[in-house]
Amino acid sequence: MEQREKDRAAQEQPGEHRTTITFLGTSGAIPEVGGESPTFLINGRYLVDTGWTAVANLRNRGIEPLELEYVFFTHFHHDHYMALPSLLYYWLMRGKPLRELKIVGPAEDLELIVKRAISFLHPERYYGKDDVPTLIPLLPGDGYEEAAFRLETCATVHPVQGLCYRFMDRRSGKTFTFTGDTAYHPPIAEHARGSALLVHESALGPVAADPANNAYMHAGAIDAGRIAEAAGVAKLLLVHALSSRAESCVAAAKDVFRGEVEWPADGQTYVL
Ligand SMILES: Nc1ccn([C@@H]2O[C@H](COP(=O)(O)O)[C@@H](O)[C@H]2O)c(=O)n1
Repeated sequence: MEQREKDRAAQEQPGEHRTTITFLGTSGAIPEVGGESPTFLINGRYLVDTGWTAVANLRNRGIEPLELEYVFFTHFHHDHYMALPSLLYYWLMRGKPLRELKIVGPAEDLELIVKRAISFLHPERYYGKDDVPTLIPLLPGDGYEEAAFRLETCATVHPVQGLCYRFMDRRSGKTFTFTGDTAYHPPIAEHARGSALLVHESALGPVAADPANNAYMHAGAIDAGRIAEAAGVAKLLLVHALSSRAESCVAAAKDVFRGEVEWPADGQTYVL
């Protein structure tokens, strides 16, 4: 069954909508061969970061990129947004108005990055200049809501402005939280409290970060486990390193977190 059909099947059980999270990648900043930096799809409609190759990743899994309603950016480091121009290109080539794509992201960089992505596509020559995505810039602490979901954000700790999102699915009543890139930051535990699941980066591997030696401001799996334990979530999903580190990261997080810990496989879908 293609991914889109699986998502629909999960979401269309009689009388109940199920929240789905499908992972497209979990690699580090330079993806391993065949891999992708951390990106995932919520409910088959909301893409979290684009990675390098979102269009191909979605289509390879039978998911139509024209059906995206939102892209939520955690922050604007290249490994998290490089595929934005190709996603916009795909929409333009297929004749879908860009204004129908809503892009949520950190206020500090959102407009600049989207403008540059459009400028890279040379709209003066190929497309109408006025067709641009609908931007929803958020500052840490801001919220956003629409009929299907509610978002609450808090700050991450990284060299650029980043958002940790708490996503509440109004149709299922389920809540989960995802960090993007961040150093160990205890307020994230407060933000995630009561979530069914936490997605947390562990780019530094199966360790706790040394704050005096963490210039790129990332977390280790022990940091992620401590956040999950303090938040009291049921499950922790670790991302953002080579898959060869997955097993040791999961084991390290389990030493400090009593809930379930997994490293998602590319293409894996979690149903809340
Ligand atoms: N020499 C560098 C180092 C980093 N960057 C930017 O950071 C991103 C990777 O950092 P992570 O936080 O994901 O580890 C990379 O994609 C660049 O955006 C850089 O440009 N040059």
